Amino acid sequence: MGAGSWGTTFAKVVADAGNTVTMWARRADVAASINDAHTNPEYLGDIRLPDAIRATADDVAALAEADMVVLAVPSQTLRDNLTAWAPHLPDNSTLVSLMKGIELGTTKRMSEVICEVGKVELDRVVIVTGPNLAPEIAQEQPTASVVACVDEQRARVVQNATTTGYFRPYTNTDVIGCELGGAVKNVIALAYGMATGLGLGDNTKATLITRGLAETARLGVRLGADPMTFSGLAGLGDLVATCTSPLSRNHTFGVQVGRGKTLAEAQAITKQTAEGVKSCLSIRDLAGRNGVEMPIAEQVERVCHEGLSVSEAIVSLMARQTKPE
Ligand SMILES: NC(=O)C1=CN([C@@H]2O[C@H](COP(=O)(O)OP(=O)(O)OC[C@H]3O[C@@H](n4cnc5c(N)ncnc54)[C@H](O)[C@@H]3O)[C@@H](O)[C@H]2O)C=CC1
Ligand SMILES: O=C(CO)COP(=O)(O)O
Repeated sequence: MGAGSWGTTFAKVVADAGNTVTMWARRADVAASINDAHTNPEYLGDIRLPDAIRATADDVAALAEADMVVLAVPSQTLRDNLTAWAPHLPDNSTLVSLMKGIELGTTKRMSEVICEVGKVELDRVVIVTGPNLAPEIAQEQPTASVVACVDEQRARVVQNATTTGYFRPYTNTDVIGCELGGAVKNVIALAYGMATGLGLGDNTKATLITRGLAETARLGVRLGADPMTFSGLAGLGDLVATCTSPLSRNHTFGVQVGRGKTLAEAQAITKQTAEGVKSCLSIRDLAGRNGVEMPIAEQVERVCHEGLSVSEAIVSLMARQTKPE
């Protein structure tokens, strides 16, 4: 459900793993291109999609008889989209979330929104996360990933349904940690991009990755996550890939802001969804409600939404009280 960059790429993974896939595309012309030319040029250039993928702009038809419903829309649109889809979710289907964000206002993780709006128990929800930049996977470059579910058996089913020669998913039962790792790394990647755009070097960038991971884990542990998750693919793995890659929309957005572009200009250059720009607001709220300090995320929020310059944000971070690591 969603024919953007990752939705389309993940459809290819699932089809290459031997399954039949029906994609829902919001626009009829995108569905037509997938059916007729086996391409989604706006998102994946001339990558050829497997014949086992069909597409439709009819959401009810796409959902009919699905064993696995994969949700791949921008995080902040999940609630509205799923409200329309909920009555049509097949009984006992597995709901797979590809999304990496925290809902504005409610501060809910995507699995929480899915359970609430889809009226399903958490053991039917599987999170896919990890160092998974869609353009590389679409080219079948090898990567590992994580499929997380409180029900390990269901995670294994999704693992089997997504394993290919280029995509290697590991199971995990720490849904909270996996979701937080995916959502917060987008915000840290904005900070890393800003430092890059400003021309700063590797010490600064390594500091952002390391201290960014520390504040992600601090929030996660407070919310009940397993601290080990943050040193795995859903934590460090995704953080490194997203921070350092020019293919990342969050990295790209941050670079533009670091070069002095306005938010609107940075969005125009980035084109697709940079989830961290909105999630920095909800992550700040979530951290505040739980009494957790997240200094880097806080400065990203101030740069993106309160008019602070990147240089001023760095001065604030460096002026913080010194402390043990
Ligand atoms: N692109 C990537 O490399 C990866 C993305 N993700 C996550 O997957 C989720 C989806 O990302 P992408 O597919 O990359 O996003 P995208 O921006 O490329 O595509 C989003 C899709 O959602 C559809 N959509 C449905 N309702 C919408 C609405 N109300 N407003 C805007 N678009 C709407 C769009 O038509 C589009 O097909 C995000 O949470 C992202 O963080 C996770 C891993 C990798
Ligand atoms: O989540 C991603 C890689 O794992 C994709 O990152 P971006 O959304 O920044 O492109």
